[in-house]
Amino acid sequence: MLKLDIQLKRGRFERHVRIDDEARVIALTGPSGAGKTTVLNAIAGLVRPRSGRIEVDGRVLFDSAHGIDLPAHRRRVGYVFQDARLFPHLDVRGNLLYGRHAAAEGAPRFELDAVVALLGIGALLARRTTNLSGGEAQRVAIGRALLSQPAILLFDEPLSALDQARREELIPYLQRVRDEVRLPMLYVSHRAEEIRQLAEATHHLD
Ligand SMILES: Nc1ncnc2c1ncn2[C@@H]1O[C@H](COP(=O)(O)OP(=O)(O)OP(=O)(O)O)[C@@H](O)[C@H]1O
Repeated sequence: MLKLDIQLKRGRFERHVRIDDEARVIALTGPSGAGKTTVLNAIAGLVRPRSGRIEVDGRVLFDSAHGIDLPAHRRRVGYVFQDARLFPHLDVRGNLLYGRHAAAEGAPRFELDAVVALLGIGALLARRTTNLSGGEAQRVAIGRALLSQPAILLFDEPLSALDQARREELIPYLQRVRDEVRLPMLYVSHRAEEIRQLAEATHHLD
């Protein structure tokens, strides 16, 4: 589902990364500074590899040899960060609907009502985002990512800013997203337990 073979460079950091895996949910692990976030950013179109190719489910996002470099907004990438990065001037509904794209063809695959039900956030819709718990905010961030009609979901340590109890609360929602939306997912984490609960394959950057 995910095929990438890229040469990355950020300042003095330089490395080659190759992932070619048919698993739908891949954990990306490795020590601090190994380049995990840079790989996600390269898939999202926020960092340009020096060379190489990135393909998601047969769709080419980047291919330096053929001059292909889709802009970020055309890559159909849903990105969930360590902190939820919700917009403070919008309520939860406004955050969810922000960046909702019409699907490439036909009706959007992910609809507000279904996403709200999947993530259990119906009671939060009219709330300001500033007083949500960390776990609630992350569920809204995942919902916002899904409503952008992505073809892949990228998670950059989405549980690491939460305490143990909140982490355990969020895991079942991530499992539901994994099992019900069935998108390719690349999940950065360094917690073995979390990876065991969520991923089908692990790719280690050392
Ligand atoms: N904008 C930048 N300019 C220069 N160097 C950068 C830039 N962004 C990242 N780097 C360097 O690239 C390397 C990889 O960073 P990256 O954030 O991808 O690592 P990571 O594996 O995600 O680390 P962590 O687990 O700490 O988040 C690091 O050495 C970092 O200092």
